[in-house]
Amino acid sequence: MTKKLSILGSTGSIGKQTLEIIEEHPEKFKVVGLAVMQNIDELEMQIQKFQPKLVAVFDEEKAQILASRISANIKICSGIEGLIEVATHDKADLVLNAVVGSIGLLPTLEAIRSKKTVALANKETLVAAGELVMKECLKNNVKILPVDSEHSAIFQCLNGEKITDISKIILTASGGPFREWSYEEIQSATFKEALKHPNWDMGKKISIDSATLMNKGLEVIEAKWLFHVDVDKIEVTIHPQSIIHSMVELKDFSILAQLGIPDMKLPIQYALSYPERIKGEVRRLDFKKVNQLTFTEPDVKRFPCLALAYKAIEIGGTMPCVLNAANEILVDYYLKNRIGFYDIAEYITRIMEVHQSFPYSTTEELQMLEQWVRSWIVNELR
Ligand SMILES: NC(=O)C1=CN([C@@H]2O[C@H](COP(=O)(O)OP(=O)(O)OC[C@H]3O[C@@H](n4cnc5c(N)ncnc54)[C@H](OP(=O)(O)O)[C@@H]3O)[C@@H](O)[C@H]2O)C=CC1
Ligand SMILES: CC(=O)[C@@H](O)[C@H](O)COP(=O)(O)O
Ligand SMILES: [Mn+2]
Repeated sequence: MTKKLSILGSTGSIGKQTLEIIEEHPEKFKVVGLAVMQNIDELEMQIQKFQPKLVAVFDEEKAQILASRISANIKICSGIEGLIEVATHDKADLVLNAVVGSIGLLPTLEAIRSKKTVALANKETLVAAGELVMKECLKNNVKILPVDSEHSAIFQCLNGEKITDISKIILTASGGPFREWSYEEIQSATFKEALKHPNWDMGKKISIDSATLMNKGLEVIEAKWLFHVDVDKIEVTIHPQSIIHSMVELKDFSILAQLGIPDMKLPIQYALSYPERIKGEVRRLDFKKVNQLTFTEPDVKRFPCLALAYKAIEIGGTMPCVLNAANEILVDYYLKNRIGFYDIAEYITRIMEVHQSFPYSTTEELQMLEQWVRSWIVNELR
């Protein structure tokens, strides 16, 4: 049977690779909805090729320009309502969420409430509101299929295992572009240097997160919610080759790992085809060409963001939402050359000292908090 898909963030790195997989398997997958922020030129080409029934452009002006360019029988919507409409399209069997940032939270929640399976790349959703999202999954008997490479690896390792048998999750981290740089060198690193990831070609925000190791911190929080594991059982190891995508140690101390060439096509494809496996244009790992697989402890002095993420989830409540919101804003400032590399960690440290975490129960509370984070940072950096 053909699976029908809505793709949020179709013009991004994950979104485009998803469409390439769909193009390879037209008998298996069909696109019914696409959502983007503002890139209507790319979206227009995607519309011609995939003929979705519904598209959303977050930016209202751009949505209007697109409307003047394309056929009237494709519905165009905008704003957060548009994103939600695509996420809940009645024909969609699977919603792939690959937008960047916590803007992905509401469409994820609404997709779950509409009983859609969600293939989740947008890790910020689980960092900001993991507890709420997992409760909705339970209530609606809905599955989240991880797209993030480490979480896909863990998901694949756990196939057939009991979650209660997990003794430890070992998340691998490449170490990013500054793995071997001194503190002083990193201090003056430009955003262009930070964008040069050694192993993966990704969007700007996640590339900076990988350079600060905040990406791994966000992934620790993501793993806690996806696999119902306490953070003290989640370990990070620096594995510069990015061949082992993560590991699980079970209670009998058997360690399971998933390996492959660093290529997001595999985890994306697995989330699309699950529970089946399909053969696609994924690069094959030749074992004989792997010279060495190395593992070292992360250095939280040079990469304080990792420790901040552990601290935020240990405090719990609204603290991870504050960490995430502050990080999103500060990464944007860094990309605009307005702050230095270590200012990201510095301002996150300070806002976490100011914020009194509380147990939240609604997305409105989190949205108000995000607004507070933004005004706090704007004020500090004035
Ligand atoms: N890239 C990767 O290899 C990996 C990414 N991830 C995660 O996946 C997510 C996406 O990452 P990536 O693909 O790299 O990011 P990109 O920056 O490449 O793409 C982001 C996409 O989201 C869209 N978007 C942003 N804001 C909105 C909005 N308000 N409404 C609708 N669409 C929006 C963008 O549209 P537009 O083009 O119009 O701006 C674009 O299509 C992130 O959460 C990231 O952490 C996880 C693992 C690996
Ligand atoms: C491809 C993927 O899943 C990214 O999240 C990747 O893990 C980033 O690399 P780092 O290990 O450097 O964070
Ligand atoms: Mn990852």
